[in-house]
Amino acid sequence: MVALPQDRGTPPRQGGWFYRWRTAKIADPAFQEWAARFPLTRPFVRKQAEALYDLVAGFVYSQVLHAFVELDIPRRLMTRPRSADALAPEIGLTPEATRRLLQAAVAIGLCRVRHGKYRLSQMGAALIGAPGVIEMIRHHPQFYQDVADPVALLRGEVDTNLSKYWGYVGGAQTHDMQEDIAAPYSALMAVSQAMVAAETRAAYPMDRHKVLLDIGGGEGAFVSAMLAYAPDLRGIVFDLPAVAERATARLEREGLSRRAEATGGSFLTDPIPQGADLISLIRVCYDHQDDVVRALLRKIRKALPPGGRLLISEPMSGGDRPTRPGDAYFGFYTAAMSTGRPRSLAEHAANLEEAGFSDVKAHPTAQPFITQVISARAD
Ligand SMILES: C[S@@+](CC[C@H](N)C(=O)[O-])C[C@H]1O[C@@H](n2cnc3c(N)ncnc32)[C@H](O)[C@@H]1O
Repeated sequence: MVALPQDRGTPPRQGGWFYRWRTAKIADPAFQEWAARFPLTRPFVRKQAEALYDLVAGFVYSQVLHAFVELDIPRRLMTRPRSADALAPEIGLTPEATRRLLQAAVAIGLCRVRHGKYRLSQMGAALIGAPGVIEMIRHHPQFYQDVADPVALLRGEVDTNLSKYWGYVGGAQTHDMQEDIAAPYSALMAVSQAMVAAETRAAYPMDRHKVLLDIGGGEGAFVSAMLAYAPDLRGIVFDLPAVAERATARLEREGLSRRAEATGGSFLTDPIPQGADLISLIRVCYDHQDDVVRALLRKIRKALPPGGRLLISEPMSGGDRPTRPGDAYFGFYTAAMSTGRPRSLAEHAANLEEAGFSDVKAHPTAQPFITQVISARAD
């Protein structure tokens, strides 16, 4: 547990003559050319230029990754290195197109090549053990279309795919959401939940609690993972009726019906189940606007017994130290959903304190780009 970092507000003024001089100098093509050749500045300039090039080309790298996954290359290279000619007939591409893809995959670190044979790199092999990542990559074409005109997206002028994919956006289709809307997003969440559950469990000791209520708990993957870890824990999943039905089926399939149940309802309009001493919001807050989150936190505080705890686990903004996953990826993802935003630890803490929670603590995770964890006590 660590003290919460505070967003430090506006950084000290860094304008002034030095900033103007430095910016003008770096922007000057003649200076750039000189700095790229001068031995003392050359390595620094090269690093900067490469980083800029990576940003320029990043969308192509993502599409290489997409083709790599879509054509199931990780599994095809899993047992032995293959040449492009050998792989081509299996994936329905010409040898030339296969080589083009594999060369690109080597360039971005997914493969290695030796004597014309391609093998998985460590990163390429890691994909096989991360089905959640593979499903996110497969889901990305919808997001990709939504960000095709990023300025229009930021202006709110795009009728986005993601606002329809996540059928509950804006409080729409809560009680009456149909199975065909609930199923795809619930399945995607369930398959990507393993990584979040592992990080959350390692960061926060679940086994000191008796009953866990997971609000917006999807198909129950998080509750199921926590029950496997804490044998005396009981669980309740609360989600929209169409999703809660899927959770009931999953808990039954996993033989957990005696220790866990799922209840359907909307946290916007319905009371939340009573009796839990730990309530979790896993990847829920960033889907919603501030007023919805604040009302939900107040509701949760009233539902908890004195001393009960609330746990929030989700990717977060870095505040005044923005992060790629929190601020770039989820900043734009939630823009495409047309609801919510990633919040920093300090913003979560402020919301929790405003809702009457105390003892607000951050629990560091090993992989904060997957999730960050914060807990608070109801008094
Ligand atoms: C991004 S998903 C996260 C699911 C799960 N917690 C996880 O991490 O895998 C958000 C969940 O909140 C649920 N949800 C959205 N609005 C809700 C509401 N008004 N009442 C109850 N659940 C809601 C959705 O159905 C969905 O399962």
